Amino acid sequence: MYPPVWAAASARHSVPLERLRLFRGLKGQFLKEINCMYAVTFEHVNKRFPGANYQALDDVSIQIEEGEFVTILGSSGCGKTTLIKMVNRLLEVDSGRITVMGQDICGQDPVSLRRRIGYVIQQVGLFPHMTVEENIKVLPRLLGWDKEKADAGVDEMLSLVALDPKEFRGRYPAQLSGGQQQRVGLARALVTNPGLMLLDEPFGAIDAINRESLQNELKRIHSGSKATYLFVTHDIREALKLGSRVLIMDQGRVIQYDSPRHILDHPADDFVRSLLATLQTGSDSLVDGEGI
Ligand SMILES: Nc1ncnc2c1ncn2[C@@H]1O[C@H](COP(=O)(O)OP(=O)(O)OP(=O)(O)O)[C@@H](O)[C@H]1O
Repeated sequence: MYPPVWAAASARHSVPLERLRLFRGLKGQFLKEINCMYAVTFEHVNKRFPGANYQALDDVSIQIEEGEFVTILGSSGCGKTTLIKMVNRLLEVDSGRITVMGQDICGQDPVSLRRRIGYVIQQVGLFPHMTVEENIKVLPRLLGWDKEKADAGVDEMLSLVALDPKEFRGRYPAQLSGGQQQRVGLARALVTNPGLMLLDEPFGAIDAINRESLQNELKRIHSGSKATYLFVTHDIREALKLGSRVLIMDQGRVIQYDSPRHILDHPADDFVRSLLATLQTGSDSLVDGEGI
């Protein structure tokens, strides 16, 4: 039995309390729906390039939750680049639908869509006649940032990618190593703090030592943000090490989309098993955050 004063209070508030519970239930449901919002979805997406007798993408349907680091893995020509170039509309779907943050991208202006999505490629694509600072400021300028904010952004991003701003701000791309150029490419893509980053084999041309340190930097940067990353790679060790989820493709189709641990423990088919067979040893340490 409640003490009399509590019982009286409970009786007095019985109707409002019920309403409160109902409101809390609805609020919980609402929050759950917001939390489950997908950063990117593909719904039955198809793509065949003109003249080709095969599908570059064949009925691709996946849902990518906000904050995931998705690594996209598969043999050469399986459609990895095509898949991510469709997200920022560098390529258009033949049929199907892609949404970014809940919005169908086909109704959106491609230029403003691209300005909201970070894009990093293997060739880096820094402007050779611009300094590091000017390269990083390209998008902030287009977005109309004032000088103070853009200067602060340059310094913050260079520090984030482990380059000393004082030393590197004024250098030209030709005065940087391949690894340093890739770091500047990352800084340039990250400066506007995009909620979605597309990275197409960004470390493909970098030697093993620099590659490992860049992987570690990127993992750290991602874990300090709420952004969603889609990262294309040929390298299964890189895919398992970086991905919170790994998307495995073959001949334009999605074969498996799962956590690295689940892929290691439950490969979907012989193709995935054959990819895993290329790993020598130590695959467990990859997915437990112990590095390669
Ligand atoms: N612009 C294009 N015109 C015609 N065919 C294309 C074009 N772009 C890609 N393809 C073809 O579509 C298929 C998928 O290409 P995609 O670049 O997406 O593969 P990928 O998995 O990224 O390959 P890689 O790992 O070698 O970069 C390939 O067979 C490729 O030859």
